Amino acid sequence: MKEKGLLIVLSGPSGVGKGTVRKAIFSHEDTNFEYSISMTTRKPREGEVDGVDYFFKSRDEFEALIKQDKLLEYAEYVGNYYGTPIDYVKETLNSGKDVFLEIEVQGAKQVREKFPEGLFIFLAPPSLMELQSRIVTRGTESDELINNRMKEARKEIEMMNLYDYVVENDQVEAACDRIKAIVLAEHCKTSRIAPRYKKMLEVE
Ligand SMILES: Nc1nc2c(ncn2[C@@H]2O[C@H](COP(=O)(O)OP(=O)(O)O)[C@@H](O)[C@H]2O)c(=O)[nH]1
Ligand SMILES: Nc1ncnc2c1ncn2[C@@H]1O[C@H](COP(=O)(O)OP(=O)(O)O)[C@@H](O)[C@H]1O
Repeated sequence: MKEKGLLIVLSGPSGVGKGTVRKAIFSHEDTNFEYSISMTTRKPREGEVDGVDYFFKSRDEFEALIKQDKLLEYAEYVGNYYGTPIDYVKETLNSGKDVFLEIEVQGAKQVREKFPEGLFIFLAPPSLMELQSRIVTRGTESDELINNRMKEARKEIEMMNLYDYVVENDQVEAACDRIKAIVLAEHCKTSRIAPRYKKMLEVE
């Protein structure tokens, strides 16, 4: 039977740099994870593309997906729904590829219940002041939304002990390297040959 891929979950408070770190990791040539694109009822931000950044859905559409059990997990976060399509995750893992989810804490808890063998990594800010400054600098949120996100962030940071590893996002590339090292170690721990080395063996 084909060996299943590893489910990698990256969470952390809004503004810590999850999206930035995720995009940096996926820009590396030696990255072999598949990114699971989430569904959301949030409106697209400028430059965001449907089917690339998210699958943008209406509330009715999203609630229908919940009823049809099409989501591995979902959560309501600052007034919008966010969720992970279950079929894509299962099919990709079954095909032997690693799947990478970038989701918030409530969703990660649900994934932990369904996939206890997953690898759960929490991305932490160097400080709360730095976190707020990153959200403000990004310039995508109103003052009210920033305050809501900072309140949420405190609660989320308290939940970091539910994760297998905490990675501090001080420098983007350093955070990427730590995450990749953790994934490689997990492959060894679970007696898998990491995709990067499988490829090497196929080629040489
Ligand atoms: N539970 C869950 N959270 C998600 C999912 N997709 C994204 N999120 C999280 O929802 C939160 C808000 O995302 P977004 O509105 O894109 O803002 P930003 O990531 O803070 O810039 C972030 O913590 C995301 O990681 C998902 O499928 N499920
Ligand atoms: N290591 C870092 N140092 C400084 N700024 C960062 C770092 N990582 C991300 N940022 C900046 O912080 C802001 C929030 O990052 P983003 O990836 O949107 O966070 P999240 O997806 O966690 O909400 C962006 O303006 C981004 O450029």
